[in-house]
Amino acid sequence: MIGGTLAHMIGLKELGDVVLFDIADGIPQGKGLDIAESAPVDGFDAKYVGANSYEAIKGADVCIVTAGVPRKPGMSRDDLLGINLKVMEQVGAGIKKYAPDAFVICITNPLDAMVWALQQFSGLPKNKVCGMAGVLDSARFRHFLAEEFDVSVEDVTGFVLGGHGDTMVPLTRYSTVAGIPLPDLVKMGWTTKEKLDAIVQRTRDGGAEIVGLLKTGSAYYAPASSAIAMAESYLKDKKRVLPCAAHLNGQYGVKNMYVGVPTVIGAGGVERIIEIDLNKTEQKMFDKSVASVAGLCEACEQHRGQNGPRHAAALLLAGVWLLAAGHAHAAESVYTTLDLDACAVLDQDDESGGISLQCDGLPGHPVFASEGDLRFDVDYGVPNDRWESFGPFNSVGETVEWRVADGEPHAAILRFFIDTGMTGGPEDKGQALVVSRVGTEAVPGCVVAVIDAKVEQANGVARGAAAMATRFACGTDMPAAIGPEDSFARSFNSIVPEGQ
Ligand SMILES: NC(=O)C1=CN([C@@H]2O[C@H](COP(=O)(O)OP(=O)(O)OC[C@H]3O[C@@H](n4cnc5c(N)ncnc54)[C@H](O)[C@@H]3O)[C@@H](O)[C@H]2O)C=CC1
Ligand SMILES: CC(=O)C(=O)O
Repeated sequence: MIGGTLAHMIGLKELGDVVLFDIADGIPQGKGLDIAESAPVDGFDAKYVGANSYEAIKGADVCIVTAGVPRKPGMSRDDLLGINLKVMEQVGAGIKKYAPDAFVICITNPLDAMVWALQQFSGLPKNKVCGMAGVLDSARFRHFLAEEFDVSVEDVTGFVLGGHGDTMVPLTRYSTVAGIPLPDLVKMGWTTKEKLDAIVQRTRDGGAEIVGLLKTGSAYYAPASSAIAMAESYLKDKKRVLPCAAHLNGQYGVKNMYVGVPTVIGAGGVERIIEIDLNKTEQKMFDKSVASVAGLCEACEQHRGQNGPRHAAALLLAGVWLLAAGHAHAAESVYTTLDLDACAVLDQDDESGGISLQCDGLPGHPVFASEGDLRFDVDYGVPNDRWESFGPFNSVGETVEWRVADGEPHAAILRFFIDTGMTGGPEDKGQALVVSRVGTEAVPGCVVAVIDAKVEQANGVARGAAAMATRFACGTDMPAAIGPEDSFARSFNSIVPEGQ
């Protein structure tokens, strides 16, 4: 869908000749011929070639990658990631062989992970490979704002950071109408904070809204216009300031990942990454989004591990990590069993039934589990003074996943089972992955994030959050709750009980 729209727009804008490549025989040829036949009417000159062989893209200046599969009924997003990862492998190899000097714009979803994989597979310079999402997400934000204010879209700017997904970060402070920031417009009575919040959420859900309406596919006009703006800035060396999924190498505290940030696109590709100041709330939203992208990259690693040789997985993920406490380490998982019956009892209150246990974990890093009022609080390494658990009754799983870098565990992930309803039946059980920073005597740990197990790629998202653990200031930062608005993940409490 989107590939045909892109090819048509390139002609209308006379940006160059077009090769449409697809594995499906006849589709690129048919689309190309159809568009070429529109040229006399619209008055543009461009050559169109439809091809099923990568050789046809030889010497291309720009490659816009839309190859892949959109989600179909019965297919999970995980399936989509696995399938499209293989597609990126083929496309990356084709570009590497025939168009190694091209500027590559990836559109295929899940975007932030696919652009990263495409760069890995193609081996092209990181500033010559980027992903289209921010221009689209900002355009949606601008459209909704222009409607709210009843002004021209031309006078509205929108600023959206982060991954292309539910956790994207539309920044109201940096979005304006003719230079007037949105918070000022609230003060001026143009809108209300509640309405702005609703627009921010609608922007986050923008892709899903279109899928819900179309039912048979995803958006293509606005995504195509967005990718064309990026291609045009490159081809004409316009040096436009455009948000895109760009390779970060320390900027925004993120290393070796593709995340949506403002960039300058010119003849050199992504020539600059613009770093803006984020306040605490914005930084937290951005960190959460980065964790979600890291989770998707982790999921890619799992797929590569399952479907390809192990050393390929290592190569693929070799560079994905976050800058944690000034050190960049690739982490791996080590699993231990949590057997509550085998733990040593540290304290027991017969009246309330409360109990504190010390259980086996990794050498030198025990697990501390406390149960009170049918709710669990689990600490790692050393016990901390916080009570951290869900509002409803809950229990814990039997496997602790430790995230370990350079032999030292920095985070642990444990599945919780939560009573979400009143019947007490299995339908009332919710599951969440609770990610904790492993404590030391010097720096006690705490819960960093709570991920509703229903969240797409929940295990990967948890590992992404774990990668952030050492940047999490226990006692100051509050754990991120990742899940739907009505998720029990939001009932998680992290408090210091009175008297401590
Ligand atoms: N980043 C963004 O904002 C957006 C991303 N997308 C994503 O773009 C992708 C394409 O979307 P649509 O065009 O609507 O899907 P589509 O199904 O209409 O087109 C995808 C095309 O890819 C081809 N294809 C599949 N495997 C291939 C391979 N190995 N090599 C070459 N071609 C291959 C298919 O034959 C098909 O023609 C999807 O992953 C979608 O989620 C779409 C819109 C916006
Ligand atoms: C498909 C997609 O990613 C979007 O419309 O945002």
